[in-house]
Amino acid sequence: MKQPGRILLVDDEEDILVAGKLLLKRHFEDVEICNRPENIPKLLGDFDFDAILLDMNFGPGESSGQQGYLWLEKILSIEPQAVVIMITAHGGVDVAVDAMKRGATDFISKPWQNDKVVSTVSTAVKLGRSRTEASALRHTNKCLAQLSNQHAQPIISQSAKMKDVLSVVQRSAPTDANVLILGENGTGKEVIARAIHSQSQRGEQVFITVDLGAVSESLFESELFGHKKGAFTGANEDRIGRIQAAEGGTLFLDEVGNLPLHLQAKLLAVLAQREITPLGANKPVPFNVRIVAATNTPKQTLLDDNLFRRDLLYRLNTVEVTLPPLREREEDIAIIAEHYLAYYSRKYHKSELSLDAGAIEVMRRYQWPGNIRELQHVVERAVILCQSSVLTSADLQLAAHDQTVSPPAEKAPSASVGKEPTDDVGFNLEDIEKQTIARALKTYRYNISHAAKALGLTRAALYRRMEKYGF
Ligand SMILES: Nc1ncnc2c1ncn2[C@@H]1O[C@H](COP(=O)(O)OP(=O)(O)OP(=O)(O)O)[C@@H](O)[C@H]1O
Repeated sequence: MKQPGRILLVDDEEDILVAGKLLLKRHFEDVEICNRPENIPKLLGDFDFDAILLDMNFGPGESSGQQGYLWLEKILSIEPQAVVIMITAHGGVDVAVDAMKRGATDFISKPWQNDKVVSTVSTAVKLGRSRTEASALRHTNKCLAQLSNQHAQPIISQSAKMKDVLSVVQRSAPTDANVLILGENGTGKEVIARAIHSQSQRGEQVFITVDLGAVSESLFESELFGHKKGAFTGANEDRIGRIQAAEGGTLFLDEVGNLPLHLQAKLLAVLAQREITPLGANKPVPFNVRIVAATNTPKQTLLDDNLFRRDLLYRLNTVEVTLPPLREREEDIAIIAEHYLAYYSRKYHKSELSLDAGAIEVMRRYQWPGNIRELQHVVERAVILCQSSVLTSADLQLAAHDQTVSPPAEKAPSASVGKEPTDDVGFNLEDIEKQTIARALKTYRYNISHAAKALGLTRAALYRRMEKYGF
């Protein structure tokens, strides 16, 4: 059976070209020949060759190999990944070695032995194809990096507290230090993590997120470290983990505070050794990734040895950033609201909208348990439903919400949760679902992990429903 591969044979002797083509055609899918090296650039433009066989001497009496060097250089300048095998005159080993120093992959000497030619070209074709694959992979990675970096979102703020945060971000971003971002749900931890990445020297590389609150225990290792085909039932092919996928870039470990203790130990070992062993593999693979982690778990809880490993905390928090809740940065509320007002007016094709003084005042007084995410959704809902171009406090529908300040609950407050969902909404399943989600969010003070758990959903599934119902 013929081996896949396209080969170019360049020689000025017709006999060599004919014999070479006949021989190679029996073993490889596609063979082009060329008797004038001046045609090489055009051929390289027209075809992708897996291997090129290039004579060292062109013209009668030539034996210095100089022309071979020149054409080798030309080929590599056009196609730096090209795999070139030099064809030397009998005994011209010194010349061949010199050519290899200049970038040739191998050589065969004339008169050649058929077996030797076929095996040399076969090896060269494999090398050529793996170089092509590697460069395609590099290209894909670059595209992925560009895509993952497109998510950069604006950080709207004017409060003194956020100024301090942004100053720490600016100073720590260019270093490779691990950063731990603390803050309630919706305060902008992921936005800050992306800002650290984009301001770092890895900014052009990938930013990979792993939501440790959503990864099941059984999938933790496979998700982070990857696996080999057959490592467990259902592992039908090799798969790289998120750590390897983030190679050269930043890995964002979201909701790290939700990780059970035994998985914290595994994560710590990997971060300390800076190498992973995919499931089913027997060799560790080193990695070069910057770690940024985030959690809504209060610092106090992270310092409880029964809940979080102190050694892991110290590995993650070389630099620590705490995002203040929105209620503590009152100066930011109006400008963030204006930002989303403009954004959603464009999105929903509404004419220019504005907020009246009453609406701004109500927003200032509201406690925003869901922080910026909640503000964003409140503005989106108001834009969709408003009937005039000036939005009032009524359009925000905040009056029905709890206005009292209280710190975010770690656990659900017991009994006093409110009415049964069906009391107000009849039997419409969607309405019941919406109201139940609203109750869960309120009960757990917009702690998405706890609300999702109480609802029996993953965080991702809850986020999807929040989008759907405009929370
Ligand atoms: N400073 C800001 N200006 C404008 N929008 C912001 C700002 N900070 C965050 N946001 C927006 O608020 C929403 C929530 O932000 P983000 O997802 O970063 O929060 P988080 O703290 O990571 O949330 P969670 O803990 O639930 O994962 C996003 O839509 C984000 O774009």
